[in-house]
Amino acid sequence: MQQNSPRPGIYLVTDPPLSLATHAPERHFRSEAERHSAAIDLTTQLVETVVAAGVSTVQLRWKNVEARYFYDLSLAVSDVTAGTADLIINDRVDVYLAAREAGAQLAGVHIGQTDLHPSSVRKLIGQDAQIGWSVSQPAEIVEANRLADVIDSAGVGVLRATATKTDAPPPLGFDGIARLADELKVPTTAIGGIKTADIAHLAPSVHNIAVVSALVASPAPGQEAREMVRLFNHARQPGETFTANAQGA
Ligand SMILES: Cc1ncc(COP(=O)(O)OP(=O)(O)O)c(N)n1
Ligand SMILES: Cc1ncsc1CCOP(=O)(O)O
Ligand SMILES: [Mg+2]
Repeated sequence: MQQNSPRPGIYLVTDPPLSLATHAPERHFRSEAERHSAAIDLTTQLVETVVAAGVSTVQLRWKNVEARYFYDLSLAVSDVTAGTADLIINDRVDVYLAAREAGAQLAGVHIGQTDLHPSSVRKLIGQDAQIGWSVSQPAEIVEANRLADVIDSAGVGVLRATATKTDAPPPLGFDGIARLADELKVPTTAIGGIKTADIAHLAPSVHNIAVVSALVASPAPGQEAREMVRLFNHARQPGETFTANAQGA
């Protein structure tokens, strides 16, 4: 198995347009550059807040944006996660490589079934970076287990349908996620439609739990994140605590 262990705990996946829609719905922008710059600032503030509350992994996900803005976001967020939480880049291996070259502290990438294949990505990013791979059905579990020497974790979902990703695979429910996690040889990240009230139920069966809207669209993301981390830790073995840069196990 790959040796780049993902941190257990609560995992934020960003959505800069949703941050803007939530926190600056009325704001007028004179240009796309100005809109993107505001989205980067809001996302960086959100990451700082939730990492201070104990979120241990952050994935930068910004669909359909020009590479330059994604790169700028990576450098800005790296400044607030460095040495504290793992920072992962979604989809864009080119952005990962460029930001890493520029000094960003990045833990790795997350790729899906239609992104570059994990074996190609491993050759590009080297042995010391994490690769997370999305899986949602039995044939993909078989392939993920065959690639257990290449990938470091599997993103398994969705728990329930979500407006954040309308092209997501059919919902698996709690039992479906637990069954796939059990069959996987690599640590599982649960994702898709997950709310704070689901954390206690999911935590015993997976390695970490990823959320987008539950934190990005929350009016009080710090409090929400703190509660998620508390529920996650409570549901795990006594003595284990999983927060940013304070793994108890
Ligand atoms: C942790 C985690 N799991 C799954 C996904 C979904 O990835 P993918 O299937 O490539 O879809 P997009 O996120 O690219 O729309 C994820 N991002 N993170
Ligand atoms: C990126 C991603 N991959 C599968 S579902 C999803 C979005 C999850 O968003 P939310 O936590 O708001 O349901
Ligand atoms: Mg993808």
